[in-house]
Amino acid sequence: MEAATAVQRFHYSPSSWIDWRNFEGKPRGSLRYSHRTKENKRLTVIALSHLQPDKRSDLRQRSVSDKNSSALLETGDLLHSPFDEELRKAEEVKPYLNGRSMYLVGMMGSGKTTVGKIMARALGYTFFDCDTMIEEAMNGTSVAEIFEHFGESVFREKETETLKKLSLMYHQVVVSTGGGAVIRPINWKYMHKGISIWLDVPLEALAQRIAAVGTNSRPLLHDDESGGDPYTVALNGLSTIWEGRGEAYTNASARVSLESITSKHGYRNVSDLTPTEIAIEVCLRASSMLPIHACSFNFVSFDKL
Ligand SMILES: Nc1ncnc2c1ncn2[C@@H]1O[C@H](COP(=O)(O)OP(=O)(O)OP(=O)(O)O)[C@@H](O)[C@H]1O
Ligand SMILES: O=C(O)C1=C[C@@H](O)[C@@H](O)[C@H](O)C1
Repeated sequence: MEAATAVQRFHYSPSSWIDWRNFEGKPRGSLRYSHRTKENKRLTVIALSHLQPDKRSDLRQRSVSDKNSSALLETGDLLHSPFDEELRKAEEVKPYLNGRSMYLVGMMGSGKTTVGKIMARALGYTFFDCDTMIEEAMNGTSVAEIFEHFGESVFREKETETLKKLSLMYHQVVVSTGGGAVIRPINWKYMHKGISIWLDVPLEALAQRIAAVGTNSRPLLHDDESGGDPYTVALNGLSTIWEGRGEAYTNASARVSLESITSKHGYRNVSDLTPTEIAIEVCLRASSMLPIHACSFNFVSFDKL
């Protein structure tokens, strides 16, 4: 039998990880993985965009390897793993969303990008990161450089333009918005074209995440000259930002509190939650807000329910 058409079981140990150098990458969407089996037959696997190589190896490792099991790989098909099984809970809400886009809002570091990619995968939606779109529109200038060379107001203009474009031109998208997208009322006009979900993460957990990767890419946390440790610097900066805009996040159609999910799962700390668990909760929360009758209309106005 042709190996290319055979369904094969691929065993990985909990500690192993597919070597990403074997992937011929596209910037977004699927990746094609080629691998020679012991029998020297070629096995080709399509992996989803969430499994793109990026610097978050800790999360990748956890997502796929934390359940000790085998993965069924089928040529030309999706990668089926225990991770996908878990995601089916999120996938089931898709019919109820009726193609509505999802806008994730939340403080910087709240996981909008990480969780948004997983949601997009589960729903078969396209994922967009607002900050990245702005950088691309500015010929690759980073957010930090835009703030430095052009000022925050130029960045905010671009942010509004980007949200406008996303809301008017696309549906079935998951958008990771910038942490400050909530401060301009006009942005809500665009985000309320879809379902906006606020990822509410305690500031201490945010400070831990941000301290772990540094504040270089986060211009609003740069100015601290106290000489404190990275966690304290991040926490102080986040607290100041929160005072100015905490209220604005409540404009979102729904709030997903990581503290609530933590206790629902019987965990002790917010940091025990996996991004997948959070993504599932966001999808369930979004669909639970939809009145049943609204599901029979395509793209009914979805201003705050
Ligand atoms: N559930 C989680 N548990 C632990 N770390 C996480 C989790 N979600 C995200 N992170 C980590 O937190 C950091 C910020 O995540 P991410 O970039 O997804 O946040 P964001 O909300 O998109 O941030 P920003 O608004 O600054 O773009 C990353 O280093 C990411 O790996
Ligand atoms: O919280 C904020 O205001 C920001 C968050 C980031 O996502 C970027 O949009 C930018 O650094 C501003």
